Amino acid sequence: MYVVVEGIDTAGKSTQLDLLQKKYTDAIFTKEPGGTDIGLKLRSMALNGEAKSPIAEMFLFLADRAEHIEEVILTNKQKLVISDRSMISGIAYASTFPLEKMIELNLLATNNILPSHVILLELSPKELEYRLSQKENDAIELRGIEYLINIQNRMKETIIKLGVNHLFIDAGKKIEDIEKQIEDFLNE
Ligand SMILES: Nc1ncnc2c1ncn2[C@@H]1O[C@H](COP(=O)(O)OP(=O)(O)OP(=O)(O)O)[C@@H](O)[C@H]1O
Ligand SMILES: Cc1cn([C@H]2C[C@H](O)[C@@H](COP(=O)(O)O)O2)c(=O)[nH]c1=O
Repeated sequence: MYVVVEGIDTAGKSTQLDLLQKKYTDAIFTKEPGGTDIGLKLRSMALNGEAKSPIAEMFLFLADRAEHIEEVILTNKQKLVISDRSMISGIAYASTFPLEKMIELNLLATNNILPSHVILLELSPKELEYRLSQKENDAIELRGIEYLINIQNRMKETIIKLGVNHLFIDAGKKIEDIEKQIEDFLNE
């Protein structure tokens, strides 16, 4: 099983992944960007805003993804792998590029491998604004509420277009209620 937890910044992915880690002690927990040695370098370049060109930035994430699929997803295909982000983020955050083109490029990077389960934590603009105000924002978060809500809409569109098995969850619910919804989805 290749499970991905998706959502815009502050949606609550890490919170739920910490809970999953306690429950699924034999699973492989990984992330994009930064799930491999090269990926850690690419992550730092991408998140520090080192690339001035949006095309270069998008290719940093694609390089990270290709390496992650090869090193982590394919080598553990018999196991339960749970990832913090995936190609869904890759397609959605590259919002200056057409969706179809991004799907094509991401399928190239992933060797056509799709997640078996996609969990999307969905935030309201009000809750997003509150959560961003509670932390120091990185280069991507500084793009603001409107940008991130647009990315969230693109994530939903991408998930539907790819036809992957998915669960959309209201990220404003109580942590334990979200945890239960995820557990039920994985046990279906
Ligand atoms: N269901 C929830 N209700 C209220 N607050 C929450 C909930 N889930 C997470 N939070 C809080 O929201 C903040 C962001 O959560 P978290 O770090 O888990 O998000 P994230 O999606 O991993 O963020 P990022 O992508 O920016 O790393 C934290 O302060 C966390 O405690
Ligand atoms: C995979 C991926 C991620 N991003 C963005 C989304 C976030 O702002 C950061 C990652 O930070 P996190 O703390 O690990 O959630 O990078 C992106 O723009 N493109 C991508 O492909």
